[in-house]
Amino acid sequence: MSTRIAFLKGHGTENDFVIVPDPENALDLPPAAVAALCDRRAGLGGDGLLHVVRSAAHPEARGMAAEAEWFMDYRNGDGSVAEMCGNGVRVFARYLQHAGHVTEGDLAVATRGGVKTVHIAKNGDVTVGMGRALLPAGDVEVSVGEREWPARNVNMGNPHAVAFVADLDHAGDLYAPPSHAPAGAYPDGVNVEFVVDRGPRHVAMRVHERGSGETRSCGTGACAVAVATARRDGLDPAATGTPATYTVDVPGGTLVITERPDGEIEMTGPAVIVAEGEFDSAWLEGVLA
Ligand SMILES: N[C@@H](CCC[C@H](N)C(=O)O)C(=O)O
Repeated sequence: MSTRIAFLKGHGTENDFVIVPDPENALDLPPAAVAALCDRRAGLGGDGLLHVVRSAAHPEARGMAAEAEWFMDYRNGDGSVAEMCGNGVRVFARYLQHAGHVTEGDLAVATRGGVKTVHIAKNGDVTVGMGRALLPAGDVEVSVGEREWPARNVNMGNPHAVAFVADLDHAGDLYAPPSHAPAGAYPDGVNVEFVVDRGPRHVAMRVHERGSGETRSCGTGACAVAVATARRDGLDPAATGTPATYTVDVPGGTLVITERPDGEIEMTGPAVIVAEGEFDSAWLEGVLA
């Protein structure tokens, strides 16, 4: 028997998500189902999917239930699992507010990258405490076609390679993932950011996301870019005791990132619920058959 399954559509700087509320974790969402839902022609369409589950109801989040009532079970558009999604967690918080589960102010959200603190401001922007960046040692390089660039390896819970380029167009059409070297640098794949300067503490980026392709924004990517740019500029808040704030333009908008002297990184930007509706479980079963 077919049932109606609720979904919403939301975005943060045009990094867009299918949102599936499922508080008791009753839905089966294998990778193929996620990919079908995120398909832009035959499905609902999104860079990724936010499965909204109570932490106590999800085996990966039970240990965080005392700290955070809700778990962001994030999936990339191809159905793969990622540790963290910075825009996703801001849109996730906006959904919780929209659904009446929380009001503006602070809330904790469980993710595979740990518990994140999110602040829903009165002016509408959503800020997330992203934790600290790790900067693994060792040179990495990314390439697209004939062009190659040295890149900074930054881990924001998920892996990134940040390359400073002369022109964002040099990254090409980004239909295929950029190559990277050495081959073993990212055993689980990598998100690749291309960065140009726009002004003092102001950069612009494009991104090719692991599991989603080129997207119009990536929150963890923007944080990786802010940290890589700060180090390139000779700024290390932990050493100087002074926070470093960068404005990061992405194709879908602007994010503001601050790295504090304790290493904690905060990211602020818009998070929007666009629509809500229902799909028929029979459609999904048909796609998966
Ligand atoms: N768009 C996200 C990142 C999503 C996960 C990424 N594709 C990965 O596989 O690590 C963001 O806003 O951070």
